[in-house]
Amino acid sequence: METSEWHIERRSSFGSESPLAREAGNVPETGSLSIVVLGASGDLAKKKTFPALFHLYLQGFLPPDEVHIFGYARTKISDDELRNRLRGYLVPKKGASPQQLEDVEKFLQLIKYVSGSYDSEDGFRLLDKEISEHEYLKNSVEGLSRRLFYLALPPSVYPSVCKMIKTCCMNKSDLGGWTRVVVEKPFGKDLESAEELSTEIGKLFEEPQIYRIDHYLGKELVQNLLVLRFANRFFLPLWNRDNIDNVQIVFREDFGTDGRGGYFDQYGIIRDIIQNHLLQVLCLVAMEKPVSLRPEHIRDEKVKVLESVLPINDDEVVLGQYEGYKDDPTVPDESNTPTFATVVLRIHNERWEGVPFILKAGKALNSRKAEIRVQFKDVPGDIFKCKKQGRNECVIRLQPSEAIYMKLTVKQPGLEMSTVQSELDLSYGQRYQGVTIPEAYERLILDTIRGDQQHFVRRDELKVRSLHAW
Ligand SMILES: NC(=O)C1=CN([C@@H]2O[C@H](COP(=O)(O)OP(=O)(O)OC[C@H]3O[C@@H](n4cnc5c(N)ncnc54)[C@H](OP(=O)(O)O)[C@@H]3O)[C@@H](O)[C@H]2O)C=CC1
Ligand SMILES: O=C1O[C@H](COP(=O)(O)O)[C@@H](O)[C@H](O)[C@H]1O
Repeated sequence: METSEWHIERRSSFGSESPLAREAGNVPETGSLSIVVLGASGDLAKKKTFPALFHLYLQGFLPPDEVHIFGYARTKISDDELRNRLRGYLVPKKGASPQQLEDVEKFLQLIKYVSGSYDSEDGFRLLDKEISEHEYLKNSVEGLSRRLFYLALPPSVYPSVCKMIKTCCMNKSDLGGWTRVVVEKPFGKDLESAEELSTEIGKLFEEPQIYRIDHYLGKELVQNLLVLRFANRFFLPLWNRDNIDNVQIVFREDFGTDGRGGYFDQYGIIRDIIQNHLLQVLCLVAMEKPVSLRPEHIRDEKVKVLESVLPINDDEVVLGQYEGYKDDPTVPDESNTPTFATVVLRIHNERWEGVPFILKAGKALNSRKAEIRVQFKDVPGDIFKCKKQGRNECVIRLQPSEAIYMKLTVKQPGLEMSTVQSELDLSYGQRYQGVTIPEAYERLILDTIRGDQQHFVRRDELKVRSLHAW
């Protein structure tokens, strides 16, 4: 998160009062809100979860008279020690103004830390007591009580943590409210473990209470895919096997395991990136138009795409491991876990038969980029002999520097009749100057508070994804 670029703004156009939010069935709520970050001592919590909460706070989405934030983990630290750990991730790196420093301090004062284990009731009873005290104070005005539990934890502890939440920490207000649980990826390792995890959590919570987060669904240009495809007449007739030659969905990172080798080695690049982030993107690129913007309608269409994906051919998979991967002391010396993979997926339906979807992901490469490249077929009966210059392409760059550009052939300006490839370029940095694009986690946490599951993974979606035996 670029902390040097924050600005305070109430985003009424993104708010739950907007027509799109109404269409998606969101109803604004008020009343006490307790946000509990479990695994508060960890990497994700400090780098993503707390900074996202801070940005929501700055924009007025977490009013201090309603909201309290609780960190929970086993590490024995005080409230102030947790605040000290987080401060460096909230204060702008390039120097902060007195106002910015004051904002950080006010936000940090909303955070309380509770230490306890993940599988015994003592810690969770204590947590519940702290939350209830907060609710008691806030409910003197409102009455509604909302509890959001964010599991920034390894999946191995999800079942016991969910059991503890269910036993000790559910919303108790008889005046209304809710309890919701956000779970991070990876949701298991294969079909069996994913189903086991889903079954265990499903016994404790109803599907509308469970938010399976895939942060790629919160990225600006991933959220733009539906608009781009279904609100533009240009694309409607072209987006199919008659016109598109292939689709490439690419993720590259210019750093390696970066201290997370222990986790990464158990999962590999396919489970870490392709099976979740890139498949979500594929679904949005390939799905049919949903009946409406209601989360269930969108997720129904995504599931249909996944159900139409054919088993992968072994000869359409390339795996690799970067040099130096095993130098990480948390990676076993004999590890053959892939850090790079290319996989070709084929969708067996009327729209996409014969069009390869090439998914590529790699860590420790020479640059950081995530993009979708839709390559069109050659123009039939080409009178300009311009084939050598390259095909039409629509590129959607998710990061860095969000952009959508179309590669087209035009006449080379001048006296001669020759052709050249050029671009229609919508670079967000230029077109939307001064607009801060929200971080994915920021947007998704706001969705969980609003009860909007559109950008979260549904249980059956997870099952079909896992079926592909990655
Ligand atoms: N870090 C990232 O960039 C991303 C992470 N994720 C997902 O988010 C979740 C959390 O990730 P991350 O923060 O990196 O993980 P960490 O390894 O930092 O773990 C988070 C916290 O969980 C506790 N913990 C760690 N290992 C165990 C264990 N074996 N048993 C019980 N508790 C444990 C520790 O807290 P304590 O000991 O104090 O209790 C730790 O501070 C994971 O599911 C991960 O896949 C998803 C996207 C990106
Ligand atoms: O989920 C994960 O994503 C990050 C990449 O996220 P991005 O938003 O920076 O593209 C990746 O580094 C990590 O390995 C993976 O677990």
